[in-house]
Amino acid sequence: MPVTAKICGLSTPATLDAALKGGASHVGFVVFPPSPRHLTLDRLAGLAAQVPAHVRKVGVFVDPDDDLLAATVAAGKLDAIQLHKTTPARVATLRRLSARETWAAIAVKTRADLAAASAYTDAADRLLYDAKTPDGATLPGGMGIRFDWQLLDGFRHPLPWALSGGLDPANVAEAIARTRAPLVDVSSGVESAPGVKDVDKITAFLQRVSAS
Ligand SMILES: O=C(O)c1ccccc1N[C@@H]1O[C@H](COP(=O)(O)O)[C@@H](O)[C@H]1O
Repeated sequence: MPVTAKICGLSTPATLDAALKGGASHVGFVVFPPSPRHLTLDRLAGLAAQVPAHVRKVGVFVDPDDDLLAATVAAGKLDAIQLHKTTPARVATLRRLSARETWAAIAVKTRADLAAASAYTDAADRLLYDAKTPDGATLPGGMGIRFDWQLLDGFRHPLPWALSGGLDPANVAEAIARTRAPLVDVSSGVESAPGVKDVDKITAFLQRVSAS
């Protein structure tokens, strides 16, 4: 199976276009006001209208309430929701309410952190292994932090999964070779500054993925 890629935190038509032209399977839109990638629902709707049906639109949330989730799914005509810092019970509820493919982020720093994955087996459709950000950090993701990929060695994934956290054009081929990730997800690694996506980096990242 070819490896697929999600370009996350897109916020302009030009960088979204680069992701689409480069062959991204998924594009991610962040709805979390502390993030430099946060989108209003109006901007989300405008960008989402640019995405062809074969590319999956993923909304990225941090433990959203029911109303925010519903309004965002509707505005962006989202195909999937990605939930950070959200308990398994709440993930199950949001999956039912949204009726969308649901990703649960697992924050990883040590092998013990992977134990959290099994609790999402009946709650989510996919696990996203992401690097744990420092205590007190504003964001639970999107900080370009990577975890030790060796931690995934021999791990029995209870669900389909994806790899994120500190990926970039220079390391993604190694990440795929090391972990056999079926799907990779990047945000900061294709930016020139926090929240500012770079067309050339997006293109380079997707080229490396398709060559893997
Ligand atoms: O990107 C953000 O601002 C963000 C905010 C809140 C939750 C998650 C966020 N991003 C996700 O973090 C991972 C890894 O990002 P990076 O490549 O290390 O910068 C990715 O899945 C983003 O979707």
